[in-house]
Amino acid sequence: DTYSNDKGFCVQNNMHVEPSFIRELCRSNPHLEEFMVAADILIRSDCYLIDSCRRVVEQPNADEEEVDFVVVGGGVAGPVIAGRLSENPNWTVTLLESGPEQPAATDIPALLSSAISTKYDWKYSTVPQKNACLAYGGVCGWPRGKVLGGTAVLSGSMYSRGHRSIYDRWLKNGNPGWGYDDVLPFFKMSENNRDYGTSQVHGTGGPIPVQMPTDVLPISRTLIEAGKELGYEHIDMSEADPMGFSLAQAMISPARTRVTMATAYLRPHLRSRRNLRVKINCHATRLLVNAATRTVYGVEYVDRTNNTRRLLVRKEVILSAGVIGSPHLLMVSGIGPAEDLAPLGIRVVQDLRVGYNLQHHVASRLGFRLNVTHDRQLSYEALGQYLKLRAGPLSTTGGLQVSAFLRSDRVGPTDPADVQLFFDGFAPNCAYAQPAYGCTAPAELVRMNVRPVNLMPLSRGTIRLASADPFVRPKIDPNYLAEDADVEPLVWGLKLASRLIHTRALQKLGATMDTTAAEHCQQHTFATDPYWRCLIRYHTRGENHHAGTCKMGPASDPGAVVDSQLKVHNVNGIRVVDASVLPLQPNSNPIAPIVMVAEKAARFIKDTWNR
Ligand SMILES: Cc1cc2nc3c(=O)[nH]c(=O)nc-3n(C[C@H](O)[C@H](O)[C@H](O)COP(=O)(O)OP(=O)(O)OC[C@H]3O[C@@H](n4cnc5c(N)ncnc54)[C@H](O)[C@@H]3O)c2cc1C
Repeated sequence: DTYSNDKGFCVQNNMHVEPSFIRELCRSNPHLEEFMVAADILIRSDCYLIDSCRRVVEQPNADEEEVDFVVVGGGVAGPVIAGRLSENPNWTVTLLESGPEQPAATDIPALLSSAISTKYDWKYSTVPQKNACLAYGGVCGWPRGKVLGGTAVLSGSMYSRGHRSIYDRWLKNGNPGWGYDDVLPFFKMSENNRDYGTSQVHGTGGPIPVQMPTDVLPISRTLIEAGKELGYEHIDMSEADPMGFSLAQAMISPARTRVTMATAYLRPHLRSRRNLRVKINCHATRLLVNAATRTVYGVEYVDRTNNTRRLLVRKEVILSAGVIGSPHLLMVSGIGPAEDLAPLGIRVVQDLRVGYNLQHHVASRLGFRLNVTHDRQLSYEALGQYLKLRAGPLSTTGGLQVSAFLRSDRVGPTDPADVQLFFDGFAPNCAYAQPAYGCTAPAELVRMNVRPVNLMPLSRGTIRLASADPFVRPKIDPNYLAEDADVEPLVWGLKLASRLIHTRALQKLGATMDTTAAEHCQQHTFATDPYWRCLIRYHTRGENHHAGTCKMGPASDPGAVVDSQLKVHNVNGIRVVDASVLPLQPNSNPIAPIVMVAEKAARFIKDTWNR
């Protein structure tokens, strides 16, 4: 009965929660649905996971309201900003998020990417690419979170920061206050590191728990050992020059639940701070701009009831809608490239290169099998183990427990690592990355992937408007592999992956490389450079690390959209704070750098309005 109730079947403390998340996640696996429905009911009975007192409760929206600050986007950056600004009880802060509350099941480590391709995902795709994604007609998918917690809800929760020289380049390119020594304190203040304590690079006083896996899988130890055989040491991924293999630090609590920035920065204060309000299912459609004074004075949005409302600001709007959402909103509001906006009938408020400088880590993969039976099934037993003991298959992120930062033969000995390795497999997960992940028959042998990622691509893409209608998606053109040089670190990475599979450590587990030639590449001899290049261009994978579409830079930089205080050039009342402002993407997973940027932005805003 409860399951058939589409209004949601778990109401605790007057809280109305979303209809079954799990039902969505296993839509493509109908045979699993029965199990997953039961799982959902059990998960919702876990008070720690459902955390009903700290969830957003929807309240009616007025046609027009006025607050001090509006933050658009409840992903990674938005909650940090809203959380920090609302520390001042005299300031009213409202955060608008297009998507719903985060489903409780996504807190479970093994279900980390389960919301991909569900209603919690914007499910973007690229325009056809000339040089990549060729096996899919040139079109690659771009999962992005449409949910409180944003894309981090779909993420691997891995924590890394990148090489110090990337930040020093931000500084050198005209962004005072953004060199490595300047940004390090802001990394530290957000972190509660449980492995290293307070140290030169780590902090323990922040709201984000960061730690290496506590229940290390045997395969993870084997991968670290394999890395050692190839000459790579075990490292702390947050070092200033990360180089080697690591049990990856992740944003996972000691209670073995994943932590998004909504969990870390918003939920603890939702009931206690009367000046903080979070509006979910509210999609910002336009900035309200006084064109004469070039001043943003609010945001127009459409709420769940499909009514258009206005939120006016006394101080500032902070745009944290992500690498697609932020440039999109600026452009439909008249802030962007005049040559694109004018033909669409949009009045140009300020001509800026919004939507350019798009950077995206690009990847490939090599499959292998282990002579080990898959024991990480989604089962009632596994669920019980997790809910009761926070142990078992659901308590870990599987192969994502390990990552590596490496220098290919294309870079010098002191350059930043240009290749990162990820490992898929050993996680029970039925939505994404099939068939590498679980949902296999119990007797099947474990299959894994090594995924090399090019961390320093030279190609740059664009996000451009397709229409003045804010509900029409912009055109996403990552321009993958347009520069031939972007292919070579991946060729190196695939060769290294092949060497890794042949190490003694992995051979002890009977590792065998998948030598079935990929479709479209059969004309090349397997494992030769031409074969790898073909694989990379045909079976391209985006690594979901996007940046740069509202580039930070000085007014003298023709590509800059925001200044070093993250204020939009020549427009008052608005800052952009998210992955889109990164002028050069760090060679790392992006969440930690984005949090750092948001912490710094909160400081700028406080300094401005406390004067
Ligand atoms: C599969 C996958 C795995 C990943 N793994 C990792 C990892 O392990 N570690 C890591 O560091 N990073 C990882 N990432 C990347 C990371 O999640 C993103 O880089 C990060 O979430 C970007 O943060 P953001 O705040 O810029 O944008 P987002 O997190 O995308 O947040 C933007 C928010 O704005 C909302 N929004 C957009 N438009 C509007 C609008 N008009 N009105 C209101 N709200 C709006 C969106 O719904 C969203 O909630 C992964 C990403 C994916 C997809």
